[in-house]
Parts: sequence; structure tokens; C-alpha cells
Amino acid sequence: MLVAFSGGDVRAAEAPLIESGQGDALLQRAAHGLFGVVLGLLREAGLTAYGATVVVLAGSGNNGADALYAGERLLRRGAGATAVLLSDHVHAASLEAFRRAGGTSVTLADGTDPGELALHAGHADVVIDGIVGTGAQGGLRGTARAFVDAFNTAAGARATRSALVVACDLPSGIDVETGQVDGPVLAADATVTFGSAKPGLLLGAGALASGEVNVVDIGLDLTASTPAVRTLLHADVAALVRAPTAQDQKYSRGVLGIAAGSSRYPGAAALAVGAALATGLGMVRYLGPDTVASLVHQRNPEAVASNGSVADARSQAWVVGPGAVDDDDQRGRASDAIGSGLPVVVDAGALPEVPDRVGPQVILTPHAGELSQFLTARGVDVDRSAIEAEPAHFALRAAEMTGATVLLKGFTTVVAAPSGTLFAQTDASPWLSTAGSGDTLSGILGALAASLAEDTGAARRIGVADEDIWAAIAAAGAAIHGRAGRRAALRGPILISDLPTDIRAVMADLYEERRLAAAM
Ligand SMILES: NC(=O)C1=CN([C@@H]2O[C@H](COP(=O)(O)OP(=O)(O)OC[C@H]3O[C@@H](n4cnc5c(N)ncnc54)[C@H](OP(=O)(O)O)[C@@H]3O)[C@@H](O)[C@H]2O)[C@@H](O)CC1
Ligand SMILES: [K+]
Repeated sequence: MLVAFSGGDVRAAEAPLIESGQGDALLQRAAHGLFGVVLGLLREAGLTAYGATVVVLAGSGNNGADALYAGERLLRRGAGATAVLLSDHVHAASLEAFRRAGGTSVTLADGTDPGELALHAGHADVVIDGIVGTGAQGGLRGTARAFVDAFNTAAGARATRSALVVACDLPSGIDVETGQVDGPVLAADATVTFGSAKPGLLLGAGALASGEVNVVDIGLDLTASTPAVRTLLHADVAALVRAPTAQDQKYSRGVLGIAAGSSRYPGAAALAVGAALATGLGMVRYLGPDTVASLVHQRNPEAVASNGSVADARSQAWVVGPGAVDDDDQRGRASDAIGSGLPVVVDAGALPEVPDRVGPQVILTPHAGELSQFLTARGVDVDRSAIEAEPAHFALRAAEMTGATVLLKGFTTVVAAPSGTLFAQTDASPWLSTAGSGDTLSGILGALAASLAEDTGAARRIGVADEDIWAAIAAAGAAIHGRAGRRAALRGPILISDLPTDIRAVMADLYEERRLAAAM
């Protein structure tokens, strides 16, 4: 699991070490970790340090010092390195070490046009961003801002430019706590972060600017702090999902009730049912109008369908709401399922049925517009754009207000538990923002909820508190959905009705990971 502590907590954990005279040792450990990741990236690009061209961008703080010490190590391995100094008072010892190893440096003075230097950096093999780290205050300013603007213009966007950009601790320009960007940002191909990830690397625009996040252990003790954000990795999702055993029968593997679709939106039901079956469980019971049930049956004859009541359809979990609009029977089923005490995934048309207080086993899956309506109906007047700017804040607010688990959809999906625990998953493909995508997410979440509803060891397997298991299940569902989308996008624009094929392939990968982990 990728665990992010706030910049403040990381700095507090550094403080006693710095006071006891270990400040330089910390810088050296950080620089060594950064150097190691750069070497690996060069190797992946078919290069070695010997002969590689490196540009180190150094600001006035310790972030610049880490980058310069990493540059020193690359110089000693035969790289050619130039430092662009964005302040006239960079960390003296690291600059001295960089120069002694053969590096050259140039100071960008206030008011000087950074265009030529930016062009030079754009032609390097690697650019190490040591402009600002956890000491950044607000959006980039002064020479830092001018240089990043010029670099983005000269080198182009990530994926189109030739230089690999490696962020030291965090990409300069993001807010360390929220990932919000105010002004230019130096988007990285990879970020090497020290002690632990920071929330801004996992949330919002910061998650998009960070590339692959590598955490370097520099010996900080963070055990007394509470993680601010967590991201489930492949191994965590693999440890969570439940594979059938020889003792299982269809009822013990999990039965999911789905009250989705309406005569206006019949397709949503078929998509949710198909995705649930592909995720793997014992049975899906579909409840809804006969016409919709026959569409569900055409695609998935294994689903058991009726137009009966929630009370009569024994299940371990429910999905309510996808495509269920202007349908009083579906509304009644949503209300009954939410009131049943069973895990329930509540989407779209069922969100207005949520009472004031529920338990964390009720998983709400709004997008920003739906969360805005949901919160406004509860007296928190907030529009869609405000939620998009601070998704974690508003998801937590909704979870704390209602007691539900709140999964807020987006390119980065955030999941808030009522306990305050927060997950962020950036597994998705932009191709997934298409009609029907949310219906398949509901199906995946429902299947996980049904198959894990009675699994008392699930939270322990991935190291979360029992009270946060529903948030972890929701985060795992977002990860599976996102990866299925990425896989599907390899074949071109995603056809959501095809997604079950990719969901099954993602599940197969997860079971293989689980098997390999057990064999170790
Ligand atoms: N502590 C340690 O021992 C360890 C620390 N570590 C490393 O140190 C980093 C933290 O170092 P830090 O505290 O020196 O702050 P840092 O982010 O380098 O720069 C702050 C300076 O930047 C400037 N500045 C601020 N905002 C700005 C803006 N918006 N736009 C432009 N400039 C801005 C401002 O300088 P000024 O402009 O005032 O000259 C300010 O003083 C951390 O991320 C990690 O990499 C690790 O190696 C582990 C050991
Ligand atoms: K940086």
C-alpha cells in the first residue's frame, strides 16, 4: 500500500534527527535513493549514467540539496551534469560537492529570460527537479515560475518531450497536502519521495503530475502519525479479493442483489450485472421490470431475475440505483436495501433515498455533480466545480455527515470512510469517462461487497482497521475498474459493454499475484 503522510508530519519526523545532528545524513540518504531511481530509469531507456546528460534544477532549500547530491553521484558515474540554480543562495555544501565532481552551474537571475536554459534542459537525457519540496509555499513564483513555464514551452508536455523529468520529493508546483496546482507545474515521469509519499502525490492534479511514485526510506519514524491518504497497489487488491475454495458453493461465494435499470434506462442493469458476474461471485439476483430483466437475460442468462421485493431476494449485498429513474418500485427497493443493514452500493437514482444516518457498509458512488446535489440537499451549499477542486475534502465531509462510505468518481477516484480514512486510486484510463462506465463500477463494487461480506479476515489481510474495510473494498473496486479500462483501451476506444472481458482478465492477474505471494 502506498501510504502518504502530510508534509507537516514528515517534517516533524525529520526534526529530532536534524536536532541530533543527522540532517546531512538524511540528505545523503535521500540523494542516494534519488540517484538509484535515476539510474534505473536510464537503464530502462537503454542508457547508462556514463555519457548521459543531466540537468539539475536547484532551488534554495534542502530539496535543491538532495538534487545536487544526486547529481554529484551521477557525475562520479560518468554523466555530464549542469545545475540550473534558481536562487542565488542554494545549499552551499551540496553545490560545492556537485562542482568538485565536475558539474557546471549557472544561476538564473531575476528578470533574465530563461528560454535558452530551458531549451538546453529540454535536450538533456534527465532533468532532476529540485526546485521546491515540502517547504513550498503557494504556487511557483519568481525565477522558479519563469523557468518552469519556459521549460514546458520548450520541451513540450510529458510523453511528447524527450527528456525524462524526475521530481525530487514532489513535482514543483503542486500543493504538498492537496495536490492542487496554482500556476505552472513541472510534471514528472517519476517522483522519488522521501520518508513516505505525500498526499499531494496521490490526489487531484498532483497525482497526474507525479508519474510513477517511488518511496525512499530515509529512516523516519512515522508510527505515531496517521496516514493522510492511502493507495491500494496490485498486491493489496490481490490480498483482498476472495478466491473460491473447494468448500465453497454458490451461496457461500456471495450472492449479490441488483435493483438497477428502468424502462427508460434498461442498459444500466445489463452493464451492472455483467460487470458483477465478471468480478466473480456465486450468484446475481436481478430485481426490476420484466422488460429490463429480459435484456439482462439476453446478455447473462446465469442471472436470476424477478420483479419481486428485496425482502424475498436473499442476498449478501446490494447494488441499487444505476439507471433507476422515474421508477417507484426501484426507489422502494433502494430504500429497503439501504435499510437492510447489508452492504449496499448506492449509485445515481438511489442517492436521494439515503436517510440522514447510515453505516459504513453503505457505499455511495456519486460523481461531483451528484455529490453537489447530495450535499446541497443536506444544507451544504457547494457546486460541482468546488467539489472538483477539493474532492478529498468533500468526500470526507459527506462520509462524516452521513456515516456512509463515499466513493467520489473521477480520474483520481477518492474514497472516504466515516472514520476519516481516505483512499485515492489513479488507475483509470481517460477512455473510461463514457456512458455506462459508472454502472460497471457499481457491479464490480457489489460483487466485491457480496463476496467479502462475511469474510472477517479481509481488513487484516491488507492492514486496515475493521471499520475501514468498506472503504478499502470500494478502493479495490475502483482499482479493478480502472485497470480493466486501461486494458480495454489498448484495443481502441472503450466499448463499455465489452468491459467484462477485461474485468475477468484483471481478476485473473490478481489471483495469479495472490498465488505467487502464497508460494513465497
Ligand atoms: N529537512 C531535512 O533534513 C530533509 C529534507 N529533505 C528534503 O528537503 C526538502 C524540504 O527542504 P526545505 O525545508 O529546505 O524546503 P524546500 O522545499 O527545499 O524549499 C523551500 C524554499 O523554496 C523557496 N520557495 C518556497 N515556496 C516557493 C514557491 N512557491 N516558489 C518558489 N520558491 C519557493 C523558499 O526560498 P526563498 O524563495 O525564500 O529563497 C524556501 O525557503 C524536502 O522536500 C526534501 O526534498 C529530505 O532530504 C530529508 C531530509
Ligand atoms: K521538487
